[in-house]
Amino acid sequence: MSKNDSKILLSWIASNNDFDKGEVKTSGPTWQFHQYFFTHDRHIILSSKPDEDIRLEKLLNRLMLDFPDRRDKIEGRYMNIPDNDVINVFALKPKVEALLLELSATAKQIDVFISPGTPAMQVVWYLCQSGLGLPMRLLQTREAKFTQNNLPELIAVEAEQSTIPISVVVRQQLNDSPEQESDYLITDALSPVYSRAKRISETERVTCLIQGASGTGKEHLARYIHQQSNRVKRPFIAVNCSALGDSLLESRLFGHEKGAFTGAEKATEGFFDAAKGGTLFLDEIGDISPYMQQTLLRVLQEQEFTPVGATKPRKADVRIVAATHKPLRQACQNGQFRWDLFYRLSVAELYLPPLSERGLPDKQALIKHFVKAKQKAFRKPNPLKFTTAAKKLLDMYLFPGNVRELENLIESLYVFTDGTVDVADLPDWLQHPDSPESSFKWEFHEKELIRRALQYFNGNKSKAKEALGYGSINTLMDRIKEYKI
Ligand SMILES: Nc1ncnc2c1ncn2[C@@H]1O[C@H](COP(=O)(O)OP(=O)(O)OP(=O)(O)O)[C@@H](O)[C@H]1O
Repeated sequence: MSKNDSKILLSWIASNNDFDKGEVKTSGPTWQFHQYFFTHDRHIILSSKPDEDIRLEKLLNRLMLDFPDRRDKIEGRYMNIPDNDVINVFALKPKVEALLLELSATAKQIDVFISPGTPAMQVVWYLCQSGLGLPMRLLQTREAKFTQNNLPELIAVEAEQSTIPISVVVRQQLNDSPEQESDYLITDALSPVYSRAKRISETERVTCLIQGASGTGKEHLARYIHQQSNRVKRPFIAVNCSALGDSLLESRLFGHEKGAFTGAEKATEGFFDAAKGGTLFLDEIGDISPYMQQTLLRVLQEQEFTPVGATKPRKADVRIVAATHKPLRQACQNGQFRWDLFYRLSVAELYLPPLSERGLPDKQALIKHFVKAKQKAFRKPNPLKFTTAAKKLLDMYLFPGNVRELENLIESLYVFTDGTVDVADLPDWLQHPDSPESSFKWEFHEKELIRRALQYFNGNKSKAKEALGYGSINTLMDRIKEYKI
């Protein structure tokens, strides 16, 4: 059987229902699925833990013991989702999407057994099925006691099928719900960036490259450009290039003809067509392969693209806004990214600084903004309040995950507090400056300084060593290794 023919089964471990007093239950959903319905080439059982989930290991062992012919087919996958997030659709979705996209590169069919897992996990399966446009089936089982023949039954759940991609990996701004001006908080530190963006938006079709660390608001800024431009009535489509392999990315961007490859049962339009007249946001552009770099360069030069399997090119009418968290110039210098594509993309360049460089008033303004925005979103009668001690910790914290981390924090405080936030309500790493992840620790700052010095000197270690004041290059090398920079 070729890799492309594989039929994959995915499911979360049912931490309670698959076990009884810590031992695997043969009446649990996962064991039962194997007993009655498993016809797959591979079963990936997901655990939300970062690693060493003893329950997952026990379940895998038991399944391999009871169904020995499936030993090579059953595997576990650790998804590393913080405990608070297993009930958070927004936190779960990107991780599940990335997994599905990874698997879709080789799988012909992805079946998801949706019964095990939290309600949020089930919602995410639905959203992914309707949003990603992958060959996915959602399966549920009906227990034997509820069926006519006293045997468990398999039911395929039909979630609403939509041709409009709505996922985080591929998002479309619907024209009837345009973003509000108030969604964009333009703080003092961001003001120069946003005024440049406004000028770019007023210039028809100029290509733009946004650089900045993860969570600094690159996509947000791209939407702003779209929103301010005269393309606003047309779609904004965002594609995460790093989540897709070459062939999938190519067929998603340019579309494909019927029969262009195995499984291409009908002609499908790509994002260049779907975003016609609008804006295409290519996120993580620094991660695309040399082949895709060359293909994209041709499209930008000729303003035309050819769907996979087609002979005639089509006119491209999109504004491209690309983004990356990688220093792209350095990637060009190292030969990993083409200079010619870099210059085509960076006709206008924008840089979003990390939160730690934006100053305290900016951070405070963002906190205020999200407190208000999330109060509205969660329909809370009152805005969050912070005790003086909690406020002080927030002021000191550097938010290495940038605006996204700050926004997620405010969201979770609305969910997990009753409206007043004290020190004890803040995450551990904020409360305990000694925890390994804490930005209060010297190591955190040292790592950040090394990272910036290397970036500034384009990776030149001896210049970075001088600037950082290390006695020898070996000290710098040791730190780089220790901090996994
Ligand atoms: N100026 C801003 N005003 C309001 N919200 C913002 C602003 N900047 C960023 N955000 C919010 O912060 C979150 C992260 O922003 P965004 O997804 O644009 O970051 P990013 O740099 O594209 O991240 P990544 O590189 O990880 O994809 C989003 O929810 C976004 O709405």
